[in-house]
Amino acid sequence: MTQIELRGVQKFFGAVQVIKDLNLKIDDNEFIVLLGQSGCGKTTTLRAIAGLETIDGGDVLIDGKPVQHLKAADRDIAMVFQSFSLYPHMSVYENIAFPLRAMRKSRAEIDGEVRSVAKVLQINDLLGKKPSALSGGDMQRVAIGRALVRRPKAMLMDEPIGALDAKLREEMRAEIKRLHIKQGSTTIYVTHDQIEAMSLADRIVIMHEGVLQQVGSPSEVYKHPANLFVAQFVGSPVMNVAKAAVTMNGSGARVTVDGAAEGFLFPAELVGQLDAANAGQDGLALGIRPEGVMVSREPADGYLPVEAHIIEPLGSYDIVDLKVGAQMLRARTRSGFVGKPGVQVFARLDPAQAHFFDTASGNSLGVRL
Ligand SMILES: Nc1ncnc2c1ncn2[C@@H]1O[C@H](COP(=O)(O)OP(=O)(O)OP(=O)(O)O)[C@@H](O)[C@H]1O
Repeated sequence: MTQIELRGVQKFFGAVQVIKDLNLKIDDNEFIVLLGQSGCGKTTTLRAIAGLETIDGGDVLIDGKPVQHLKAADRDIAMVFQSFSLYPHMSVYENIAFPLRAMRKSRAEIDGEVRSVAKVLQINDLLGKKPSALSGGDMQRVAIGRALVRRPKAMLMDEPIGALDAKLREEMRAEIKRLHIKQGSTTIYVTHDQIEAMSLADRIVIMHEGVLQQVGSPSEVYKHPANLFVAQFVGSPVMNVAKAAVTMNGSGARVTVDGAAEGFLFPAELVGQLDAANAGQDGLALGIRPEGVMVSREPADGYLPVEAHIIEPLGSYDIVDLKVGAQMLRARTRSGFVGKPGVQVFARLDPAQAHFFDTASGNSLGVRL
């Protein structure tokens, strides 16, 4: 059982505050991913939990006990870094055995545990080799083995597969997930790759400039982003965001993208919700993912004429840029659906997939159909 909690954690480097009042509770066995751009404070947060970095305010609690005054060695937490950091002169066996020798375990115990970890990671055949004879993926398997072997309270991983090529990264991602399901240990994993975050996490913690933006399951942060930063950080291609005005129009509401002559039809219920959210009816930002922009080749009810610009064929689907007023909205269509750039097609926005944000604060207005 290991729970980790950050309570009002603050960290400065000189005059620069790199962690701002961070509050987070991590449950036993949970796989948490810290996600954000380079420099947002992910690594510093991880190092503060491990005890490799001091904090300037707040508490780090492990199983309810404040540990910020404990040295790293006394926190019983293992860390895996991007650089494999294996001992080059030792065999794989000796690298994995190293933490156990430091714990003064018996020879038989060490042998049993090294072989059991090697089996889980499928590196039994490599035990006699030196790190220089291993591939990048195998080196990282060994580094993970060395971290796991002493059964730490928690595993912290800082971009552990960031240095591997794309194919191997995908393979290792699946392996780390399998390993977590099998071993089940509280894990905190840092990455700037949102696909890695989505595929691994029980919950994703999105950070920006030292400030926590949202914590939620991959599907929550994808479907209900708390603000414009999260909306545009999670999902590929990114969510379309356009300045828009919402007006009542006879039977329904119209959402008019900045510069467009006509608005998209939306249910009236939405306008009521926007009022309730205390938002002005113009100057809002509309957010819609490419899969929420529906395209028709023929005129149809609720569809507005738009011009297709760039078409990106991505194999199983295309991403098509559609000019709507002063904005470009990207739509996801069937492969080859829009013949060529410059043609006129018709577009509709799926109201159930639309998001509205306050332009000034960037916060979601939380209206939903
Ligand atoms: N030892 C240090 N001294 C001074 N500034 C530091 C130190 N370590 C980190 N920083 C700064 O603190 C900020 C947060 O860094 P941190 O490494 O935590 O970010 P990150 O999100 O992990 O980014 P990356 O993915 O690039 O590692 C950055 O602006 C970084 O330059």
